[in-house]
Amino acid sequence: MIICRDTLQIRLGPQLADVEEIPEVCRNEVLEWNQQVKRLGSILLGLFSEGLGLSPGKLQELTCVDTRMMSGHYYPYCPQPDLTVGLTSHADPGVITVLLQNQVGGLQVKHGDEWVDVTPVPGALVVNIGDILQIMSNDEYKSVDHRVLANPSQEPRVSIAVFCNPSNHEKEFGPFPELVSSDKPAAYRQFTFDEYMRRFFTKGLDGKSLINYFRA
Ligand SMILES: O=C(O)CCC(=O)C(=O)O
Ligand SMILES: [Fe+2]
Repeated sequence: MIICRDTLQIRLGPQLADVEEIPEVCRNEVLEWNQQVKRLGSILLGLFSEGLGLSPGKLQELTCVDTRMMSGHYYPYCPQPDLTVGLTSHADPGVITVLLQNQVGGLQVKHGDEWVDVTPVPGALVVNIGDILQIMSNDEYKSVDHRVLANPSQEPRVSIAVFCNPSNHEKEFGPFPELVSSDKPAAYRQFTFDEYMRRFFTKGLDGKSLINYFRA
């Protein structure tokens, strides 16, 4: 299947990609956005930690906003949108994703058996919970399957996703012990982030299947 999309990937953290390799046309904007996402990501992780009844610094101490990868997606006009997609169905693997989209639309999330449009709201960001946050939360938070339809409009769709992940790859991740009890046993085993990402890159994008490898 031909996918109607171009993607520019840039590593933002823990070490920024070589600045010379960031296209000059968007270099300053990427550097500024990195600062803003880092700040917002820290605030969000504080809230997500508190929502689990943990100390506000918990997710951040686990380096959860330190590795940041940016994907700048460009979905051009597609003359036969019903024959292809922009981005196939998947759940983001990481902790959280901060997503900025222009006004064109096409992003959908799966709710039960239905695909629901995530209509762009000017000035609003979409924040996805990723699989590893679902695992750490022992299923209190849920990652969501999403996809992007091929773009039928003459105007290109542009979106900027920043994936926030742990930078500590040797540490073991799994459900927080505070969230495990005899009533609610650990739904997942422990694993390192390295093992996790190896699985992600070998399985391809096919919905929420990654998380199943790590079920207890
Ligand atoms: O383009 C979008 O709105 C979604 C992008 C996305 O889901 C991803 O890069 O993981
Ligand atoms: Fe995604």
